[in-house]
Amino acid sequence: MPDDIKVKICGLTDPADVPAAILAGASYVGFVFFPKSPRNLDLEAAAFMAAAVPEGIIRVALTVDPDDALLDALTAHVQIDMIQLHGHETPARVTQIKQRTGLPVMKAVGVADETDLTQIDFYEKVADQILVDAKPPAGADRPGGNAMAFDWTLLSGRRWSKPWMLAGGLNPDNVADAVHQTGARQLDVSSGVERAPGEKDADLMRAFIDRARAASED
Ligand SMILES: O=C(O)c1ccccc1N[C@@H]1O[C@H](COP(=O)(O)O)[C@@H](O)[C@H]1O
Repeated sequence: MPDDIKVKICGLTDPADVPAAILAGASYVGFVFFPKSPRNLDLEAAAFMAAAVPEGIIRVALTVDPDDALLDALTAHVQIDMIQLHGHETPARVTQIKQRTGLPVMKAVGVADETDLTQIDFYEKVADQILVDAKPPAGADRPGGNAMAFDWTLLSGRRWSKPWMLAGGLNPDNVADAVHQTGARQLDVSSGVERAPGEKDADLMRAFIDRARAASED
């Protein structure tokens, strides 16, 4: 279905996660390149897993303020279709990264209150997609993947010129509310479909996507 809700399952760490995510109905799969994350992958593991992803499913490389060496290594060794930027990349750096890699870029924007949404106005001019995530708590080890949601009512009535995904603390129990409150047509989940940090759970992935689809049809 062309306007079916799309789900990104992020932070796959085990080769068995790939078929499990696909069978569950994922449209995107994410591989994390951030050493402080329990989902971090080396290039070899990521290349192996990315090669097993069927055509039509978008393989996303999640990076945080990547330098050119990492970008070059990623594009040389791993079959990826999109770069996710989850750090403090400026709009100018987003443009450079698009040009250097030749890949579409999804820029994450952290939201805690209404003022944070103004960032999206800058990034929607340069990024291909926007990822609207919870702003990490001060002192957090990582800028995302913290199982933390934000106030979804901040998004009500908001429209942007680029496709966007909702992220942050989503799980099978709250995904229906998230879809109803925000109208999101794309969702990104990591912690909420894990049995332990960095360990995806096939039943949780399936429950998440089934409930997201059901909610989008209400
Ligand atoms: O998942 C990680 O470890 C991670 C590390 C660094 C930056 C982002 C990360 N994850 C992304 O964060 C959001 C929300 O995740 P969660 O569902 O709340 O766990 C999502 O976009 C992940 O891709």
